[in-house]
Amino acid sequence: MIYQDTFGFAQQQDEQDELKSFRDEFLFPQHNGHKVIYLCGNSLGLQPKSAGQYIKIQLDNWENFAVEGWFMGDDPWLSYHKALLPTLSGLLGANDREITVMNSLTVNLHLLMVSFYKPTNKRFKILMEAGAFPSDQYAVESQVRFHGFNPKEAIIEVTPRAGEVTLRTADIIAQIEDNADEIALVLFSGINYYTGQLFDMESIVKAGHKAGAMVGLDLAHAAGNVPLQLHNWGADFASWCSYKYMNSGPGGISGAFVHERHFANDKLNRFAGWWGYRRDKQFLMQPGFDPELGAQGWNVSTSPVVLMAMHKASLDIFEKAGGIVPLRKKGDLLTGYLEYLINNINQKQGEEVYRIITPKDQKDRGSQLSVVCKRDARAIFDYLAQNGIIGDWREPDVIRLSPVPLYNSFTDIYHAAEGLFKALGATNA
Ligand SMILES: Cc1ncc(COP(=O)(O)O)c(C=O)c1O
Ligand SMILES: Nc1c(O)cccc1C(=O)C[C@H](N)C(=O)O
Repeated sequence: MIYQDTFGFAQQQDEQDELKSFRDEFLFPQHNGHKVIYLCGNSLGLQPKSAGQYIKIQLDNWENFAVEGWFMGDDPWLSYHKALLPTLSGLLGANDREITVMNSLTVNLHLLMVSFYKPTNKRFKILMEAGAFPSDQYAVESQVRFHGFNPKEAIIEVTPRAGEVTLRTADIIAQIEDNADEIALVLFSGINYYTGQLFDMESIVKAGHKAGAMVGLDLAHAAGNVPLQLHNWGADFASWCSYKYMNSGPGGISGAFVHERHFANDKLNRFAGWWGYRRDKQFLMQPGFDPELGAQGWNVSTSPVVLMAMHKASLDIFEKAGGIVPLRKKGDLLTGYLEYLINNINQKQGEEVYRIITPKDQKDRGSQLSVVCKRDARAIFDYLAQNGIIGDWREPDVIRLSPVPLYNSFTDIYHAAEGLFKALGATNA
């Protein structure tokens, strides 16, 4: 698309946008009587208007059926999760059996590492990206220690080249190959939370497997944001959260993927609970864990129905919107427009006051742009917030802005860029 730096252009794009009606399906915080410019779906997606109704139905079932709600009503709680799987598996590129909904992301990473990180004295290392989200770092360190290894020796972090911020696929692969005999697990994010870089997951999985390692993916910033093909790429496992691009509420239910090639492997460790038991025999209460076939065999505890209801409210919107492909198309246009307007500001200023560290190439990013503010970064962020433009702040000087195709418009992006421009004058940056 050829972008233009005028409000009229943004309005015209909104009029032509085939997905424009979905904006009305979400609730926006207000600022001076108007919707805020919300560019923070990379942290917490907006609430679907329907979420309250979806929850209310389950509260009514609880009121009317009480314990029998597990078996009665239009959507008995025992099988409620099944209604989520078709849309989720489409977003993740998996078959329904490879997907389950459970717990929160970090908990799931631990449960999956119990199964897929099986270090030996020779092959005990975990390779991950440097600067992964801290929770992933803590999880990996504690897993390594749990097995009696020293994180300093067992964790290999792939770092950007000197003077670069993002990683080159060739460097990731080279580091996997260089340590091929010692790596037990490659654990990479799909999109790095800080830079917004979308990794070449297919190549990473291939290289990890060639080295004889398991490969797991943290899709916190990728799920519901970019198209994924977990099954075809052959990832061993993955997890994600539903509260970012999947708009399923703060602390919303997470999910896990296990590739079907592992279903028949009864040698995998797993931390079991009755919610992972064979569904047809769960209530026979027999001794001896007999897992449900597929990813659901990794469930441990009773599924939180209210969280699943919030998840369903949002997934139904994805379904109506036609899934991830049209959404990514609009997401790319919005993100490209924001990039264009920020570059225009820099041009007008005669210097790069806002440095975008997210890759320029669409294939290497999703909806997030991470912007380093060269001067008065915190004051600029505060100015934006005071003027109803919501991104988020990451130390020491990064503002993350995420145009989400389901609810953001081109005029949102125009106003955000206008805010970035005015902030320079207001803060004397
Ligand atoms: C990449 C990544 N991993 C882990 C987490 C933590 O997830 P949770 O608090 O749901 O375990 C987040 C976000 O908070 C994240 O972005
Ligand atoms: N999960 C979060 C939370 O419980 C509180 C505040 C923020 C979050 C986030 O999701 C942060 C997010 N993962 C990030 O990329 O920074």
